[in-house]
Amino acid sequence: MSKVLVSDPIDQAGIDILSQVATVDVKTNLKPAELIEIIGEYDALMIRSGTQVSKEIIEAGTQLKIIGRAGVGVDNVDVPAATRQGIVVVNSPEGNTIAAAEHALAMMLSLSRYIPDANASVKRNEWDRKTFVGAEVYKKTLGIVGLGKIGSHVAGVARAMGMRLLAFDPFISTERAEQIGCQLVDLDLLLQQADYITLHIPKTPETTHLINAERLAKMKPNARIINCARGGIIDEDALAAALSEGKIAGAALDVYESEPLGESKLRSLGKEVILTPHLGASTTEAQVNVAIDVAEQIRDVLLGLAARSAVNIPGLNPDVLEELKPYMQLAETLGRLVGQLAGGRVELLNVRLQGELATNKSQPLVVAALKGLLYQALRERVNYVNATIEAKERGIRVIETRDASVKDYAGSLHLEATGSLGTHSVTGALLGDGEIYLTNIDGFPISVPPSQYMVFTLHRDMPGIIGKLGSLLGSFNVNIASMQVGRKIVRGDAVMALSIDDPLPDGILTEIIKVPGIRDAYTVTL
Ligand SMILES: NC(=O)C1=CN([C@@H]2O[C@H](COP(=O)(O)OP(=O)(O)OC[C@H]3O[C@@H](n4cnc5c(N)ncnc54)[C@H](O)[C@@H]3O)[C@@H](O)[C@H]2O)C=CC1
Ligand SMILES: O=C(O)C(=O)COP(=O)(O)O
Repeated sequence: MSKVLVSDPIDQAGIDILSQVATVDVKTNLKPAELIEIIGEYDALMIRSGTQVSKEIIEAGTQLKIIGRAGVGVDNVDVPAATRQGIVVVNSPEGNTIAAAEHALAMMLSLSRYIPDANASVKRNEWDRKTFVGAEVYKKTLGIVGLGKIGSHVAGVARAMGMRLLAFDPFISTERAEQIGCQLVDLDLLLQQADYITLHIPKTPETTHLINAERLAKMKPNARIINCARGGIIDEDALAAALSEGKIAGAALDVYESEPLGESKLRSLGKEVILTPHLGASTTEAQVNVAIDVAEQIRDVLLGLAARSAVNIPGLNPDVLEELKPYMQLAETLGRLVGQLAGGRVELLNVRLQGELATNKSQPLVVAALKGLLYQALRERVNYVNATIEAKERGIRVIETRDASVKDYAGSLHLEATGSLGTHSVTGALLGDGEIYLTNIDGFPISVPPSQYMVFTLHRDMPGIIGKLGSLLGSFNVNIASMQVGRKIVRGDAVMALSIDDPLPDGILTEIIKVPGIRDAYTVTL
């Protein structure tokens, strides 16, 4: 049975799903060294934002197939390291959208009316109505940085409260922004005009310290900023300085450069600052959603199925895969075959998607072909997650072309590999019953189903060759299961495809090449 480690608190609904297929250990608050020590036993790791999944932890996770983040942000996972190791990383892109958006809105209203400090004062037995005179959000301008799922929900609610909406998001269209009721502007204009600014962007190298001293200086003195996205998007020292110098009117933070928040100047500031301990996703509803969403994906991957929301294999979602499933095996088989025919180091792989495969949705077939090509070198270590990166690191260039006009079969796939030993090509298709057929080898038409052990020869089409090869193999006790010759012209060059029952014993290939008329021979294991 598989083993799953849950290293942050997740809802029981997730544990119940995981328990259907795995032994589940819940061990929270592990130190990095403790996690490194035990991670090698586990097939899957389920986390929230509390666990930093570093390269060292990933490298120690030799059995890991999947890391599931029960939430949105995967900035606490070294995704490139996981990808290189063939580990799929999944998240729950929508499970906590509403929770995070509502937290940001709650922060905005709390900042405007000083609710946290007013509440604390009453609890201290005070009755101070002068200190807590606030501001209305109605008719004020809200600047939303990042108009994705959370930002859009914030926009909808803020619009209903009568706010004017500006948004900065270089990756969405003006039309989309307008649909949500936002005017798309550049960041400078947003900073200059907004009364409230709320951040809803991922933490990336580009967004780290996006809000720095210089940008804080562009904000209005009565402006308030809210960060329920990620710590480090705002430079905390610069923010503390801007607040104490009165350059801006307030800030509400849910997330911090380092969590839990340690020594910080922000703690000593007054009612204009609200700090919550990363509570954006902490609602009962969101925790059930994300736990179920991610646990289901871990379960599926452990059962050998595809994940819905893999962040490191875009395009390989189950719906697309279901449609392509029969062709994925074809692509992988052809990749294995052409890789072995090319031998040596492959430098270029041309993948031509033909007939009905000539659509944009067929991109996973290229990944499957690469997986097949790299099998020779990497064996079980190569999978759909790391095939592309492994190919890139080996300097294999991939050219993908599409030709819808090829109509020999409903869909067919042509691979051509060029390496240090020359260029070879194979074409394959699925027949009506879904069986894989090789339809062309190095330009010669054939029609054979691939088998586990095969021999291919390039020879002169002349009488006697087949007999000689048959008796040579017979003399080494090699049993031929099927044989087919493909040629373009009579008595010209031809290829022969033989299926044999067992692997070709060592040394026989050189004997085959000595048969008069045979120019080259290859043995492959598929
Ligand atoms: N405080 C909490 O507990 C929670 C925090 N989050 C954080 O919120 C972030 C946003 O979540 P979603 O809205 O679900 O993600 P999303 O992917 O739907 O939206 C992110 C938006 O940011 C935009 N963006 C990316 N880089 C940008 C840049 N440099 N400048 C401006 N816009 C940029 C993207 O185009 C996209 O529209 C997450 O990455 C996560 O870090 C999410 C859930 C809970
Ligand atoms: O989903 C996210 O990105 C969050 O920040 C939520 O974090 P959490 O799962 O509550 O530790």
